[in-house]
Amino acid sequence: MGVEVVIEGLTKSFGKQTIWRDVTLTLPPGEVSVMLGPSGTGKSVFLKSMIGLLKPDRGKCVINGVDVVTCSERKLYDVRKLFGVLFQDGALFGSMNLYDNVAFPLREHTKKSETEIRRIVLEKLEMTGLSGAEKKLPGEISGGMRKRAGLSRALVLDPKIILVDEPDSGLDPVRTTYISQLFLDVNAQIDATFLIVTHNINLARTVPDNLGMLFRKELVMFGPREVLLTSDEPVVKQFLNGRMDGPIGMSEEKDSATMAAEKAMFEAGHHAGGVEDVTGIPEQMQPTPGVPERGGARRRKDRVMRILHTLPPAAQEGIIESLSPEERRHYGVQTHHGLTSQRGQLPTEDVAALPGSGWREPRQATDTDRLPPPYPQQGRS
Ligand SMILES: Nc1ncnc2c1ncn2[C@@H]1O[C@H](COP(=O)(O)OP(=O)(O)OP(=O)(O)O)[C@@H](O)[C@H]1O
Repeated sequence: MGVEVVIEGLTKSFGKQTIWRDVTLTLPPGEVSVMLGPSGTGKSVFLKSMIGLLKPDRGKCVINGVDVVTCSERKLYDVRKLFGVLFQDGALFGSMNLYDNVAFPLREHTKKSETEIRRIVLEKLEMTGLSGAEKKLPGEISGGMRKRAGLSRALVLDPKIILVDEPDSGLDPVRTTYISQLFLDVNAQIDATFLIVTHNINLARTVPDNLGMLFRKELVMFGPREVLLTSDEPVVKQFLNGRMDGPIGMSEEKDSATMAAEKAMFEAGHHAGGVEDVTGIPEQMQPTPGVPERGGARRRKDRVMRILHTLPPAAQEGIIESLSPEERRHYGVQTHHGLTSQRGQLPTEDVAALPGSGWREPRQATDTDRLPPPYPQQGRS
């Protein structure tokens, strides 16, 4: 199973420039989380801080009992082995073919034989739909294939936490959905904790279990996806809808005078961008049929039902509506139409009375589990 990441009061500046302050959140083990935020709000800095490539000024980032902010270099080296990182362009070595690129961490960090390395590399290339492309150079393949090769490489050391920086950069919307599907399939197979940083609203709305947003040097919110997707925060609504109308400006947040001037302009009829009102909670993407059930999604359901009464009413309603009739019986809740108009939490009788157990553990992935390749094996994407 993936590991939990507990972040408390994390603060990072470069000289006098504060990037973000007092960021507190927990990435639950094996769940998929997405961090949104306008450009320049420090999402990449956040990822780099988690793996100790950048040193936060204060706060904690605790992984398996080790605080990466204050631990020794030796401990940091050990903790880093838990991570697989997928950078924007795959960060492949241009002069090495895909096979050698993917084999690289195994040759650098393990004493495995070339036979064993071959088995692992071919397995990871197959997982990401790249079987047959071993001899290609990064310059000979498309951006989508490079990302998948980067993901193969991130997987070879059996990571427990996978960090992904803007997986959609340079990809068309369809290929972005394919790579999103791949993340969910990989998550189902290895149960690693995922944190994906992106601007892509489709991905943010349909892929993760948890959603967060950085803005104004702070974490605006982080929690079950239903909370952000039903939020009335102006910055969240503006971001989800991709409009000019709101607190996010051209290169930074707007001051109140600019806000007022622009508001008047939009009220006078100027198009604020965006073609439709993006609202509500779309259904979450699932692993490809034939891929094991996601352990993280099942645990998340139990976890969210435990904290249901602490969530805003619209999020509670969305969560309950997403449950199957069997799950509603299991958690002892009923649909409760009209909840959005209520203030405060659900009536206590509607909140889960959680039985201690009863859910079957999802089957663990085995060597015999084979992903139906979501990609043409050698096609360009
Ligand atoms: N090593 C560094 N030294 C000084 N400033 C830095 C450094 N790395 C990042 N920054 C600054 O930190 C801020 C946040 O950068 P970051 O790349 O994390 O933003 P981001 O949210 O990932 O943006 P984008 O969505 O455009 O990729 C920027 O102002 C950037 O210039």
